[in-house]
Amino acid sequence: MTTPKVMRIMALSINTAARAGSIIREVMQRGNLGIVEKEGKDDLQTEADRSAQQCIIASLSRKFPNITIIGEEGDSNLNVKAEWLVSEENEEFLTHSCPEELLEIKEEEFVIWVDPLDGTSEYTKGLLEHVTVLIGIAIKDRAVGGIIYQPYYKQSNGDIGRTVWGLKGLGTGGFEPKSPPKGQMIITTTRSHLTPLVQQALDALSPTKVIKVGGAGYKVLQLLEGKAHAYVFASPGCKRWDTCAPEAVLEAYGGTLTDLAGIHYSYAADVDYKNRMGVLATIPEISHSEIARQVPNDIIATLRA
Ligand SMILES: Nc1ncnc2c1ncn2[C@@H]1O[C@H](COP(=O)(O)O)[C@@H](OP(=O)(O)O)[C@H]1O
Ligand SMILES: [Mg+2]
Ligand SMILES: [Mg+2]
Ligand SMILES: [Mg+2]
Repeated sequence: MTTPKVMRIMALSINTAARAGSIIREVMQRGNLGIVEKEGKDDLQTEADRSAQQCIIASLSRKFPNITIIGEEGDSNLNVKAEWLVSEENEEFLTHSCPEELLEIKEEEFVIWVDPLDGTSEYTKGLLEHVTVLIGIAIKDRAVGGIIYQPYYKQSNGDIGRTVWGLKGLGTGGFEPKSPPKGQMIITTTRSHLTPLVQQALDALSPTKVIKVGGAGYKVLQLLEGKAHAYVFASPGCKRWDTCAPEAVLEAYGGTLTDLAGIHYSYAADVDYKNRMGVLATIPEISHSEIARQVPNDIIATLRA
């Protein structure tokens, strides 16, 4: 029997995300980040963002030429150095069985959303633990699979870097699931893109504590590992590549990630890539719709305008 496409795409993405992570470490070690501003000082790009994206898109498109792959850093030159091309699929992942409902998906039905370096602002400031590589796998318009690679995670055995993955219908791997303390409401939000509206939404939810960290990937890791109950971002600043992989991993775990009104984003290839209606993510123990109801209507109206 041939291996189902979704399993092969996940397995190649796992190895590719790790390779991209090693490129991110190499660029930092060399010390010349090559920072450019994209749409202003709140929107930076470094040599690591550019090179990691080239590695990911060249590797995935070579093996899966019929898949639409959309990366944060725009069109990439796919003539990359041989050492950046990953062709091996992760064997450990391939030991899992494919969920029944995903057995027959054809290459043309996938859309892959790539954020080669999530948490660029934190990367440039040396807050390296916040940095992740995100590869999100959508089928038609839904986020189904995701890889969150953390290049600076320190393993207990001394190894550096870890891969967290999730696939709907199969589950998650690469981390120790944990629930946050009961009777509290700990919210994680942006560290570098705080606005009055972002603050207003936080205030409306009466958190017992707010954790400000960088990156959509790292914020969802806070939910998976029991550091926070919810991720709340009342801003149109995130894009589909920020949320596709985190949404798939969190939902494979039993949580939920939507816009602030509680509606799932579409990850179809032709969507406007801006997450205009903000981000709301919750752990499985929390009623997502209950939190969405607590978001004031005027905040939703402001985002919608
Ligand atoms: N106002 C804004 N302008 C540009 N990017 C924004 C933004 N608000 C959020 N983002 C992007 O969304 C991701 C999570 O943001 P935050 O850390 O503030 O929660 C980051 O991804 P990148 O680092 O991949 O660009 C960040 O750049
Ligand atoms: Mg960016
Ligand atoms: Mg990002
Ligand atoms: Mg990025």
